[in-house]
Amino acid sequence: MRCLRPRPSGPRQLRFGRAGIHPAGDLFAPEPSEAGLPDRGPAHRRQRPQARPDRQRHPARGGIVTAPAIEVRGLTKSFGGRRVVDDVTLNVARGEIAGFLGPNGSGKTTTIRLMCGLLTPDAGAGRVLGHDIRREGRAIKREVGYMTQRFSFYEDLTIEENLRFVAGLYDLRPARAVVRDTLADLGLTSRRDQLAGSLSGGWKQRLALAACLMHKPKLLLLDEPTAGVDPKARREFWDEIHARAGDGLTVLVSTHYMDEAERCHRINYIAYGRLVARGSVTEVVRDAGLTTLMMQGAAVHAAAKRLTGMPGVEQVAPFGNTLHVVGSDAALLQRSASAVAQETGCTLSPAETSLEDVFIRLMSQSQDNMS
Ligand SMILES: Nc1ncnc2c1ncn2[C@@H]1O[C@H](COP(=O)(O)OP(=O)(O)OP(=O)(O)O)[C@@H](O)[C@H]1O
Repeated sequence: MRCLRPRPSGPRQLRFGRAGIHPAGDLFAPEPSEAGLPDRGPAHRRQRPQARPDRQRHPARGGIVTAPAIEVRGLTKSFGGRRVVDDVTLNVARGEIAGFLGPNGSGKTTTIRLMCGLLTPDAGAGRVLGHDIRREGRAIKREVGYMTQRFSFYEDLTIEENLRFVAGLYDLRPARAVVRDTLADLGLTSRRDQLAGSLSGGWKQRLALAACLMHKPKLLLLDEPTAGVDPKARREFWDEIHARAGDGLTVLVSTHYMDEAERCHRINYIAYGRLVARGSVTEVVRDAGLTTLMMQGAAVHAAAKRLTGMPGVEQVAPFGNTLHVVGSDAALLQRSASAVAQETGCTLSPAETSLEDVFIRLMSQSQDNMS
Protein backbone atom coordinates (compact mmCIF):
# COMPACT_ATOMS: atom_id res chain seq x y z
CA MET A 1 0.00 0.00 0.00
CA ARG A 2 1.25 3.48 -0.83
CA CYS A 3 0.39 6.75 0.77
CA LEU A 4 -0.21 9.80 -1.32
CA ARG A 5 -0.42 12.87 0.85
CA PRO A 6 -3.55 14.93 0.71
CA ARG A 7 -3.12 18.60 -0.01
CA PRO A 8 -3.63 20.44 3.27
CA SER A 9 -6.26 22.75 1.87
CA GLY A 10 -9.27 22.08 4.11
CA PRO A 11 -11.91 19.39 4.03
CA ARG A 12 -13.74 20.61 0.92
CA GLN A 13 -10.75 20.28 -1.36
CA LEU A 14 -9.01 17.30 0.21
CA ARG A 15 -7.76 14.95 -2.43
CA PHE A 16 -6.29 11.60 -1.60
CA GLY A 17 -4.59 8.94 -3.65
CA ARG A 18 -5.16 8.01 -7.26
CA ALA A 19 -8.89 7.85 -6.75
CA GLY A 20 -9.32 11.55 -6.12
CA ILE A 21 -11.57 12.83 -3.40
CA HIS A 22 -11.37 11.30 0.03
CA PRO A 23 -14.84 9.98 0.83
CA ALA A 24 -15.02 11.97 4.01
CA GLY A 25 -13.44 15.06 2.46
CA ASP A 26 -16.34 15.42 0.06
CA LEU A 27 -19.00 15.32 2.75
CA PHE A 28 -19.68 18.99 2.71
CA ALA A 29 -19.91 19.53 -1.02
CA PRO A 30 -23.37 20.70 -2.10
CA GLU A 31 -25.81 18.17 -3.56
CA PRO A 32 -26.45 18.58 -7.30
CA SER A 33 -29.94 19.71 -6.28
CA GLU A 34 -28.54 22.33 -3.92
CA ALA A 35 -25.91 23.47 -6.38
CA GLY A 36 -27.80 23.66 -9.64
CA LEU A 37 -31.55 23.13 -9.56
CA PRO A 38 -33.95 25.94 -8.75
CA ASP A 39 -35.19 26.08 -5.17
CA ARG A 40 -38.96 25.82 -5.25
CA GLY A 41 -39.30 27.62 -1.91
CA PRO A 42 -39.98 26.82 1.71
CA ALA A 43 -43.49 25.46 1.05
CA HIS A 44 -42.03 22.80 -1.23
CA ARG A 45 -39.33 22.00 1.30
CA ARG A 46 -41.94 21.55 4.04
CA GLN A 47 -43.81 19.04 1.89
CA ARG A 48 -40.88 16.65 1.73
CA PRO A 49 -41.82 13.27 3.16
CA GLN A 50 -40.40 12.63 6.59
CA ALA A 51 -40.41 8.85 6.24
CA ARG A 52 -37.16 6.95 6.80
CA PRO A 53 -35.60 6.57 3.33
CA ASP A 54 -34.47 3.04 4.10
CA ARG A 55 -37.96 1.84 5.01
CA GLN A 56 -40.77 1.12 2.61
CA ARG A 57 -44.22 -0.45 2.71
CA HIS A 58 -44.40 -4.08 1.76
CA PRO A 59 -46.70 -4.16 -1.27
CA ALA A 60 -48.51 -7.34 -0.26
CA ARG A 61 -48.66 -7.17 3.51
CA GLY A 62 -48.83 -3.42 4.00
CA GLY A 63 -46.19 -3.69 6.71
CA ILE A 64 -42.85 -1.92 6.93
CA VAL A 65 -39.88 -3.78 5.50
CA THR A 66 -36.29 -2.78 5.12
CA ALA A 67 -35.23 -1.93 1.57
CA PRO A 68 -32.03 -3.44 0.14
CA ALA A 69 -28.86 -1.60 1.07
CA ILE A 70 -27.95 -1.26 -2.61
CA GLU A 71 -30.40 -1.32 -5.50
CA VAL A 72 -28.99 0.22 -8.66
CA ARG A 73 -29.95 -0.48 -12.24
CA GLY A 74 -28.50 0.27 -15.64
CA LEU A 75 -25.47 2.13 -14.30
CA THR A 76 -23.33 3.33 -17.17
CA LYS A 77 -20.21 5.47 -17.17
CA SER A 78 -17.75 6.41 -19.89
CA PHE A 79 -14.38 8.09 -19.67
CA GLY A 80 -13.05 9.74 -22.83
CA GLY A 81 -15.64 7.96 -24.95
CA ARG A 82 -14.77 4.52 -23.52
CA ARG A 83 -17.57 2.80 -21.64
CA VAL A 84 -16.03 1.41 -18.47
CA VAL A 85 -19.29 0.63 -16.64
CA ASP A 86 -21.95 -0.74 -18.93
CA ASP A 87 -25.55 -1.20 -17.80
CA VAL A 88 -24.73 -2.59 -14.36
CA THR A 89 -27.64 -3.67 -12.17
CA LEU A 90 -26.80 -4.66 -8.62
CA ASN A 91 -28.79 -5.51 -5.51
CA VAL A 92 -27.30 -6.08 -2.10
CA ALA A 93 -29.49 -7.03 0.86
CA ARG A 94 -29.03 -5.58 4.33
CA GLY A 95 -26.45 -7.47 6.37
CA GLU A 96 -25.10 -9.20 3.27
CA ILE A 97 -21.41 -9.51 2.44
CA ALA A 98 -21.38 -9.07 -1.32
CA GLY A 99 -18.23 -9.81 -3.27
CA PHE A 100 -17.34 -7.70 -6.28
CA LEU A 101 -14.94 -9.48 -8.58
CA GLY A 102 -13.49 -9.02 -12.01
CA PRO A 103 -10.27 -8.53 -13.93
CA ASN A 104 -8.13 -5.41 -13.56
CA GLY A 105 -9.75 -2.38 -15.13
CA SER A 106 -13.17 -4.00 -15.39
CA GLY A 107 -14.96 -1.12 -13.64
CA LYS A 108 -15.28 -2.23 -10.00
CA THR A 109 -13.87 0.95 -8.47
CA THR A 110 -15.85 3.12 -10.87
CA THR A 111 -19.06 1.30 -9.96
CA ILE A 112 -18.34 1.73 -6.26
CA ARG A 113 -17.71 5.43 -6.78
CA LEU A 114 -20.96 5.78 -8.73
CA MET A 115 -22.83 4.16 -5.88
CA CYS A 116 -21.48 6.38 -3.16
CA GLY A 117 -22.08 9.61 -5.01
CA LEU A 118 -18.44 10.38 -5.87
CA LEU A 119 -19.20 10.02 -9.58
CA THR A 120 -22.41 10.72 -11.50
CA PRO A 121 -23.58 8.01 -13.90
CA ASP A 122 -24.15 8.84 -17.57
CA ALA A 123 -27.21 6.59 -17.39
CA GLY A 124 -28.94 4.46 -14.81
CA ALA A 125 -30.31 5.16 -11.39
CA GLY A 126 -30.78 3.64 -8.01
CA ARG A 127 -30.69 3.92 -4.27
CA VAL A 128 -28.08 3.22 -1.68
CA LEU A 129 -29.41 2.93 1.88
CA GLY A 130 -32.62 4.38 0.53
CA HIS A 131 -30.94 7.51 -0.86
CA ASP A 132 -30.98 8.44 -4.52
CA ILE A 133 -27.46 8.06 -5.93
CA ARG A 134 -27.88 11.04 -8.24
CA ARG A 135 -29.35 13.53 -5.82
CA GLU A 136 -28.45 12.43 -2.32
CA GLY A 137 -24.73 11.75 -2.48
CA ARG A 138 -24.08 13.65 0.72
CA ALA A 139 -26.54 11.53 2.71
CA ILE A 140 -24.99 8.40 1.24
CA LYS A 141 -21.49 9.51 2.20
CA ARG A 142 -22.60 10.09 5.77
CA GLU A 143 -23.88 6.53 6.07
CA VAL A 144 -21.23 4.72 4.08
CA GLY A 145 -17.69 3.77 5.03
CA TYR A 146 -15.50 3.67 1.93
CA MET A 147 -12.08 2.08 2.10
CA THR A 148 -10.18 3.08 -1.00
CA GLN A 149 -7.77 0.79 -2.79
CA ARG A 150 -4.68 2.66 -1.68
CA PHE A 151 -3.65 3.68 1.80
CA SER A 152 -4.99 7.22 2.08
CA PHE A 153 -3.69 8.56 5.37
CA TYR A 154 -0.93 10.85 6.58
CA GLU A 155 2.14 8.69 7.01
CA ASP A 156 3.78 11.23 9.30
CA LEU A 157 0.85 11.34 11.71
CA THR A 158 0.22 8.69 14.34
CA ILE A 159 -2.71 6.31 14.20
CA GLU A 160 -4.53 8.42 16.78
CA GLU A 161 -3.81 11.69 14.98
CA ASN A 162 -5.09 10.27 11.70
CA LEU A 163 -8.29 9.15 13.39
CA ARG A 164 -8.68 12.55 15.06
CA PHE A 165 -8.40 14.11 11.62
CA VAL A 166 -11.10 11.84 10.19
CA ALA A 167 -13.30 12.44 13.26
CA GLY A 168 -13.02 16.15 12.43
CA LEU A 169 -14.09 15.59 8.82
CA TYR A 170 -17.21 13.79 9.99
CA ASP A 171 -17.73 16.28 12.82
CA LEU A 172 -17.88 13.43 15.33
CA ARG A 173 -18.16 14.62 18.92
CA PRO A 174 -16.68 14.37 21.43
CA ALA A 175 -13.82 13.55 19.06
CA ARG A 176 -11.44 12.41 21.79
CA ALA A 177 -13.91 9.84 23.13
CA VAL A 178 -14.98 8.67 19.66
CA VAL A 179 -11.36 8.10 18.68
CA ARG A 180 -10.58 6.37 21.98
CA ASP A 181 -13.52 3.99 21.51
CA THR A 182 -12.59 3.30 17.90
CA LEU A 183 -8.99 2.54 18.87
CA ALA A 184 -10.24 0.07 21.47
CA ASP A 185 -12.82 -1.44 19.13
CA LEU A 186 -10.26 -2.18 16.42
CA GLY A 187 -7.49 -3.29 18.79
CA LEU A 188 -5.35 -0.26 17.98
CA THR A 189 -4.99 1.28 21.44
CA SER A 190 -1.51 -0.06 22.15
CA ARG A 191 -0.29 1.31 18.81
CA ARG A 192 -2.08 4.64 18.89
CA ASP A 193 1.20 6.63 19.03
CA GLN A 194 2.81 4.78 16.14
CA LEU A 195 3.34 6.72 12.92
CA ALA A 196 1.06 5.45 10.17
CA GLY A 197 4.01 5.32 7.78
CA SER A 198 5.82 2.80 9.97
CA LEU A 199 2.94 0.31 10.12
CA SER A 200 2.95 -3.06 8.38
CA GLY A 201 0.37 -3.70 5.65
CA GLY A 202 -1.96 -5.45 8.08
CA TRP A 203 -1.93 -2.62 10.62
CA LYS A 204 -2.34 0.01 7.91
CA GLN A 205 -5.38 -1.89 6.77
CA ARG A 206 -6.69 -1.96 10.34
CA LEU A 207 -6.23 1.81 10.60
CA ALA A 208 -8.08 2.27 7.31
CA LEU A 209 -10.90 0.06 8.57
CA ALA A 210 -11.06 1.99 11.84
CA ALA A 211 -11.30 5.26 9.92
CA CYS A 212 -14.20 4.07 7.82
CA LEU A 213 -16.06 2.48 10.75
CA MET A 214 -15.66 5.40 13.16
CA HIS A 215 -18.82 7.23 12.08
CA LYS A 216 -20.83 4.00 12.42
CA PRO A 217 -21.79 3.50 8.78
CA LYS A 218 -24.58 1.17 7.70
CA LEU A 219 -22.72 0.11 4.57
CA LEU A 220 -19.03 -0.60 4.02
CA LEU A 221 -17.59 -0.30 0.53
CA LEU A 222 -14.20 -1.97 0.56
CA ASP A 223 -12.06 -1.69 -2.54
CA GLU A 224 -9.48 -4.51 -2.53
CA PRO A 225 -8.93 -4.08 1.21
CA THR A 226 -6.51 -6.96 1.61
CA ALA A 227 -4.17 -6.38 -1.34
CA GLY A 228 -0.62 -6.96 -0.09
CA VAL A 229 -1.72 -8.18 3.33
CA ASP A 230 -0.40 -11.47 4.77
CA PRO A 231 -2.75 -14.48 5.19
CA LYS A 232 -3.08 -14.16 8.97
CA ALA A 233 -4.06 -10.48 8.77
CA ARG A 234 -6.43 -11.30 5.91
CA ARG A 235 -8.09 -14.00 8.01
CA GLU A 236 -8.47 -11.58 10.94
CA PHE A 237 -9.84 -8.93 8.64
CA TRP A 238 -12.50 -11.28 7.28
CA ASP A 239 -13.41 -12.48 10.76
CA GLU A 240 -13.92 -8.84 11.67
CA ILE A 241 -16.09 -8.22 8.59
CA HIS A 242 -18.24 -11.27 9.31
CA ALA A 243 -18.71 -10.26 12.93
CA ARG A 244 -19.91 -6.82 11.86
CA ALA A 245 -22.17 -8.21 9.15
CA GLY A 246 -23.66 -10.40 11.88
CA ASP A 247 -24.56 -7.17 13.67
CA GLY A 248 -26.35 -5.88 10.58
CA LEU A 249 -23.63 -4.02 8.66
CA THR A 250 -23.81 -4.48 4.87
CA VAL A 251 -20.51 -4.95 3.04
CA LEU A 252 -19.60 -4.71 -0.63
CA VAL A 253 -16.01 -5.83 -1.08
CA SER A 254 -13.96 -5.97 -4.25
CA THR A 255 -11.25 -8.58 -4.35
CA HIS A 256 -9.10 -10.66 -6.66
CA TYR A 257 -8.71 -13.48 -4.14
CA MET A 258 -10.81 -16.61 -4.71
CA ASP A 259 -10.74 -17.61 -1.05
CA GLU A 260 -12.20 -14.21 -0.18
CA ALA A 261 -14.90 -14.58 -2.81
CA GLU A 262 -15.83 -17.82 -1.10
CA ARG A 263 -16.26 -16.00 2.20
CA CYS A 264 -18.94 -13.74 0.70
CA HIS A 265 -22.66 -14.50 0.96
CA ARG A 266 -23.07 -13.62 -2.70
CA ILE A 267 -20.71 -12.61 -5.45
CA ASN A 268 -21.01 -10.32 -8.45
CA TYR A 269 -18.60 -10.74 -11.33
CA ILE A 270 -17.96 -7.83 -13.67
CA ALA A 271 -15.93 -8.15 -16.84
CA TYR A 272 -15.05 -5.19 -19.04
CA GLY A 273 -17.80 -3.06 -17.51
CA ARG A 274 -20.59 -5.66 -17.70
CA LEU A 275 -21.96 -7.67 -14.84
CA VAL A 276 -21.79 -11.21 -16.17
CA ALA A 277 -22.49 -13.43 -13.15
CA ARG A 278 -24.05 -13.15 -9.73
CA GLY A 279 -25.30 -15.39 -6.97
CA SER A 280 -23.82 -17.55 -4.25
CA VAL A 281 -20.55 -19.27 -5.08
CA THR A 282 -22.42 -22.55 -5.57
CA GLU A 283 -24.90 -20.91 -7.94
CA VAL A 284 -22.22 -19.14 -9.97
CA VAL A 285 -20.20 -22.36 -10.35
CA ARG A 286 -23.32 -24.37 -11.23
CA ASP A 287 -24.60 -21.80 -13.74
CA ALA A 288 -21.27 -21.76 -15.56
CA GLY A 289 -21.99 -25.35 -16.68
CA LEU A 290 -18.34 -26.39 -16.77
CA THR A 291 -16.91 -29.89 -16.44
CA THR A 292 -13.54 -30.35 -14.79
CA LEU A 293 -11.32 -33.41 -15.01
CA MET A 294 -8.16 -34.05 -13.03
CA MET A 295 -5.18 -35.70 -14.63
CA GLN A 296 -2.42 -37.22 -12.55
CA GLY A 297 0.84 -38.98 -13.32
CA ALA A 298 4.51 -38.57 -14.13
CA ALA A 299 3.80 -37.16 -17.58
CA VAL A 300 1.35 -34.36 -16.71
CA HIS A 301 3.65 -31.77 -18.22
CA ALA A 302 3.63 -33.55 -21.59
CA ALA A 303 -0.12 -34.11 -21.20
CA ALA A 304 -0.69 -30.38 -20.68
CA LYS A 305 1.13 -29.56 -23.92
CA ARG A 306 -0.80 -32.17 -25.80
CA LEU A 307 -4.20 -31.09 -24.43
CA THR A 308 -3.87 -27.42 -25.28
CA GLY A 309 -6.11 -26.59 -28.22
CA MET A 310 -7.76 -30.02 -28.43
CA PRO A 311 -11.53 -30.16 -29.09
CA GLY A 312 -13.56 -29.44 -25.96
CA VAL A 313 -10.50 -28.41 -23.92
CA GLU A 314 -10.95 -24.80 -22.82
CA GLN A 315 -8.55 -24.59 -19.88
CA VAL A 316 -5.51 -26.60 -18.83
CA ALA A 317 -4.07 -25.60 -15.48
CA PRO A 318 -1.41 -27.35 -13.39
CA PHE A 319 -2.15 -27.64 -9.66
CA GLY A 320 0.94 -29.10 -8.00
CA ASN A 321 1.37 -32.61 -9.41
CA THR A 322 -2.04 -32.63 -11.05
CA LEU A 323 -3.64 -31.02 -14.06
CA HIS A 324 -7.10 -29.48 -14.18
CA VAL A 325 -8.71 -29.81 -17.59
CA VAL A 326 -11.86 -27.76 -18.06
CA GLY A 327 -14.50 -27.42 -20.75
CA SER A 328 -18.16 -26.66 -21.30
CA ASP A 329 -18.88 -29.63 -23.60
CA ALA A 330 -18.53 -32.57 -21.22
CA ALA A 331 -18.54 -35.29 -23.89
CA LEU A 332 -15.97 -33.60 -26.10
CA LEU A 333 -13.76 -32.81 -23.12
CA GLN A 334 -13.92 -36.42 -21.90
CA ARG A 335 -13.00 -37.73 -25.33
CA SER A 336 -9.94 -35.51 -25.72
CA ALA A 337 -8.74 -35.97 -22.14
CA SER A 338 -9.18 -39.77 -22.26
CA ALA A 339 -7.13 -39.97 -25.44
CA VAL A 340 -4.29 -37.94 -23.93
CA ALA A 341 -4.46 -39.86 -20.63
CA GLN A 342 -4.05 -43.10 -22.53
CA GLU A 343 -1.18 -41.73 -24.63
CA THR A 344 0.75 -40.38 -21.65
CA GLY A 345 -0.09 -43.03 -19.05
CA CYS A 346 -1.83 -40.52 -16.77
CA THR A 347 -4.95 -41.24 -14.73
CA LEU A 348 -8.12 -39.25 -15.28
CA SER A 349 -10.84 -38.56 -12.72
CA PRO A 350 -13.74 -36.14 -12.28
CA ALA A 351 -12.98 -33.01 -10.18
CA GLU A 352 -14.89 -30.11 -8.70
CA THR A 353 -15.03 -27.02 -10.88
CA SER A 354 -13.44 -24.15 -8.96
CA LEU A 355 -14.53 -20.53 -8.87
CA GLU A 356 -11.25 -19.64 -10.54
CA ASP A 357 -12.08 -21.96 -13.48
CA VAL A 358 -15.41 -20.17 -13.81
CA PHE A 359 -13.91 -16.69 -13.66
CA ILE A 360 -11.32 -17.50 -16.31
CA ARG A 361 -14.11 -18.74 -18.54
CA LEU A 362 -16.22 -15.61 -17.90
CA MET A 363 -13.26 -13.39 -18.61
CA SER A 364 -12.43 -15.02 -21.94
CA GLN A 365 -16.09 -14.93 -22.99
CA SER A 366 -16.27 -11.23 -22.22
CA GLN A 367 -13.10 -10.49 -24.17
CA ASP A 368 -14.72 -12.26 -27.10
CA ASN A 369 -17.76 -10.02 -26.72
CA MET A 370 -15.61 -6.91 -26.87
CA SER A 371 -13.66 -7.80 -29.98
N1 LIG B 1 -11.21 9.19 -13.76
C1 LIG B 1 -10.92 8.39 -14.78
N2 LIG B 1 -10.62 8.91 -15.99
C2 LIG B 1 -10.35 8.11 -17.05
N3 LIG B 1 -10.36 6.76 -17.00
C3 LIG B 1 -10.64 6.20 -15.81
C4 LIG B 1 -10.94 6.97 -14.64
N4 LIG B 1 -11.22 6.12 -13.62
C5 LIG B 1 -11.08 4.89 -14.12
N5 LIG B 1 -10.74 4.93 -15.43
C6 LIG B 1 -10.55 3.76 -16.32
O1 LIG B 1 -11.72 2.98 -16.25
C7 LIG B 1 -11.41 1.60 -16.31
C8 LIG B 1 -12.01 0.91 -15.13
O2 LIG B 1 -11.27 1.28 -13.98
P1 LIG B 1 -11.64 0.81 -12.52
O3 LIG B 1 -10.60 1.39 -11.61
O4 LIG B 1 -13.05 1.11 -12.25
O5 LIG B 1 -11.45 -0.77 -12.65
P2 LIG B 1 -11.25 -1.86 -11.52
O6 LIG B 1 -12.08 -3.03 -11.90
O7 LIG B 1 -11.49 -1.28 -10.18
O8 LIG B 1 -9.71 -2.24 -11.69
P3 LIG B 1 -8.65 -2.84 -10.64
O9 LIG B 1 -9.09 -4.24 -10.30
O10 LIG B 1 -7.37 -2.81 -11.39
O11 LIG B 1 -8.66 -1.93 -9.47
C9 LIG B 1 -9.89 1.51 -16.38
O12 LIG B 1 -9.52 1.34 -17.72
C10 LIG B 1 -9.43 2.84 -15.85
O13 LIG B 1 -8.20 3.21 -16.39
